[in-house]
Amino acid sequence: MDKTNDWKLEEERLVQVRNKLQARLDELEPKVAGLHEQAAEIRKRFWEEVTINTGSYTDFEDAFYTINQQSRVLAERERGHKLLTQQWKNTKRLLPTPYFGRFDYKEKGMTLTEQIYIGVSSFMDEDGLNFLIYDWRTPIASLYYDHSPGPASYDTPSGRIDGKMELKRQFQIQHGQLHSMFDSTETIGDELLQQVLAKGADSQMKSIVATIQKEQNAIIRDDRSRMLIVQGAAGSGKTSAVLQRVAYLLYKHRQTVKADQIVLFSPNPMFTSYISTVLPELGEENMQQTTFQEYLNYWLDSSIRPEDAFDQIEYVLTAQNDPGYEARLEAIKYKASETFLEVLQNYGKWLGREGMRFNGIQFRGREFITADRIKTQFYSLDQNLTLSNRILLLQEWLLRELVSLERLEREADWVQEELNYLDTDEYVEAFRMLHKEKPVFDVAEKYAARDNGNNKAVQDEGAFNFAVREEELLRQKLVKDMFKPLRKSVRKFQFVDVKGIYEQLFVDEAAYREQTNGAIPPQHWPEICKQTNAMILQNKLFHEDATPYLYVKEMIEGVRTNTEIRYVFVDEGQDYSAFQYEYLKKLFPRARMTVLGDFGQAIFMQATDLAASNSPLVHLYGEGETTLIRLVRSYRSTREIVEFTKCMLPGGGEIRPFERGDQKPLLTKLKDDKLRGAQIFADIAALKAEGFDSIAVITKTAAESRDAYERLQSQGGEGLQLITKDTQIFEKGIMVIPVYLAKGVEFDAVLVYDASPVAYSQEYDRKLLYTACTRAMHRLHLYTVSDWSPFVQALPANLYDIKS
Ligand SMILES: Nc1ncnc2c1ncn2[C@@H]1O[C@H](COP(=O)(O)OP(=O)(O)OP(=O)(O)O)[C@@H](O)[C@H]1O
Repeated sequence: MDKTNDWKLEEERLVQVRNKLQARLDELEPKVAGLHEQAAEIRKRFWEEVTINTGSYTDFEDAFYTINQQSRVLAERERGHKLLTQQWKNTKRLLPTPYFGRFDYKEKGMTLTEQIYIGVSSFMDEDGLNFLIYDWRTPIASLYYDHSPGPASYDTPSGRIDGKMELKRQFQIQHGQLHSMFDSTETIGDELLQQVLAKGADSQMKSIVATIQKEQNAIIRDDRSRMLIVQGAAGSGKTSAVLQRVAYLLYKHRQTVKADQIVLFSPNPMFTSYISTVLPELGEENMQQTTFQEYLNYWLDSSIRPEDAFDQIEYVLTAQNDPGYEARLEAIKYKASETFLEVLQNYGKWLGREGMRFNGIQFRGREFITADRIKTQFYSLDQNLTLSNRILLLQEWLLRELVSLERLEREADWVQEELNYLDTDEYVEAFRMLHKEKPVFDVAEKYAARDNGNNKAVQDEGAFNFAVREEELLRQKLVKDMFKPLRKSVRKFQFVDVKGIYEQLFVDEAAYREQTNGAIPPQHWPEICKQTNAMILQNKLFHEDATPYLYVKEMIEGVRTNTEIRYVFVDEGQDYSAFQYEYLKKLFPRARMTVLGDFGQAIFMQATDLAASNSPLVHLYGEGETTLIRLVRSYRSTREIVEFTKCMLPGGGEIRPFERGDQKPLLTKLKDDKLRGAQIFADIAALKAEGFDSIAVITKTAAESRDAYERLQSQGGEGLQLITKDTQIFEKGIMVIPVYLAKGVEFDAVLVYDASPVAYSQEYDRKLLYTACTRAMHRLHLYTVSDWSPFVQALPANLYDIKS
């Protein structure tokens, strides 16, 4: 059978399958529309069908059953509707591109070779037996990603199946037309990948189902590890793989796991918008997405505000001349470490014996329950109980104390005074309440009515009782209302002085050692103490203190957990501290965790090396439950850009470019800022003329971004966007962006605004520059108005061109 014949046969099959898809759509459409109307009609007539007659118990029962039955019918219809709608949507999605791959497979012991076509969802022939298309997530489809023609096995829930793959074919089908077709000998042939990768960047990430690579497939389908760690080079498809993994898990566990039981921690809100369309494109709902900052803001009480990670990094990048700079850097590293986590655990033990701090309970300027009394009560409780259990007992005690105090307070002078100021409405309310107090009032009233003025003494007595009772009630109500905030504050543990407890760790070295079982503080401790307390005094926390502070708070008040969540994903995982991981583990006790990141892009101070043998991530669930996968092939950038960037990193040698060639990175040196602005402006215009429409001017800091933006604006840079930490939506176009916000996203062309030693010379800057350059897919330009950064100077000259 020659090639042209193959093409013809595939074209014919495509037409047949599309016809069947169209027929199914025609069949489904009226049903879907009909069901929709029916459900709406039932909902509308719901109450018409139900007559509620409460005359007798049987009537009531009847009504109850009718309502129940009606809602069951409605629920059933809605379920059916949902199912049909899902089928309809899947069929509709398949119609333009029914499938992207095929392989022929002969199962061991069988005579027949089956043709398996793979698409974004399954589709069966009318007989309901024959799969015309297999969902890419079915067990058999894993053969497509894991094997090339030859012997090939796959796992199913009922065991391993062996056989032989006889042919493997990739298609490009768009709008129902077959555009190209490759028979491949490789796992996933390079041709199709070449074509996909040659395309331009978009404002939204794309799904990669048609070209998932074998090593990515292992990430997507891993279903055993409690902790799956993916250390992958820039552009190696970590985020892509993880999004397909979510789709896979939702498919495989569709009976038990829903999208809202999966949560993804992303680096910033803009990134959330960037990846938001991948899952819907695959026919799945988006998982929950959040940032760690959102989580911190939510759980820290409103009396203390944490600085965000971006302000922290801005300080690190720009405040070198600040006298407290060295100390702050030391503090950032220390407070993110596992050592500090142990320190706090020991501090917790110390607090169990002494040193707890409480806030006394004040009422109308009086100390009702002093802090000392609370402390004495706390330390009188069984010392074998955990801190948080003792705090719960203390809370109960305080609430009881408040009940007694409230009773006593009713007789206080101020209550009488307040009563005099009450307005009539409140008296009327008290009167109403008295009416409700059936036994007392009924008797009094009936008594009064019976006598009907004949027995004056009795009536007077009734009226007198009523007035006394009314006043009593008003006193009760008044004091109760005043005590409400007290009770609320006790319920919210405001009697615990968490600020003071955290603060007292940062007094001096001697106290620190005593409180933490002899921990040795880091260098610059006095300055670190001063800085930390100065922030707390203003009711603020440094970013590096936020998680430890929350840790201490929860050690005392009890840990919050969310047992609904089954899978937690952490993207840009190198930017989280050991502390934060400990946190996530506690917060989601029933979840499996997938952490993906790249230590080469660890630009925040609290970074964690995901792949190191002593990585805190491995300790989290233990080696037995942890799997580490490394991705070393970079798909985003051209070969020239990968060769250039990988040389910046020590150990970058293992990164392998995908064979896609273009121009080498271009270095341009200019005399001054003005000329640089003009050059960048001209380069953007040239890139646009070449058809690149996603271009980023990347700077080191936010301040530099603002400067660059203003300069380019003054050159007439229309449509230029300035991206800040508050930007929520990622829009395709031309933008100026600080490097730490460009994490995770990509552009057709990247222009590094200032690649001089002023911007990038410290060891720490190396990863920043690397991160900036690796955002580029097709073109990379670097500029300077002085010298080149040592990290550029160290690169072999054959890796770049110089603009003459
Ligand atoms: N198997 C694949 N098929 C097609 N494209 C792919 C594949 N894997 C990755 N890509 C593409 O490579 C680019 C980089 O992928 P992605 O952003 O997922 O990488 P990453 O490892 O998360 O990168 P970084 O760490 O630099 O943010 C994207 O454009 C993605 O579509």
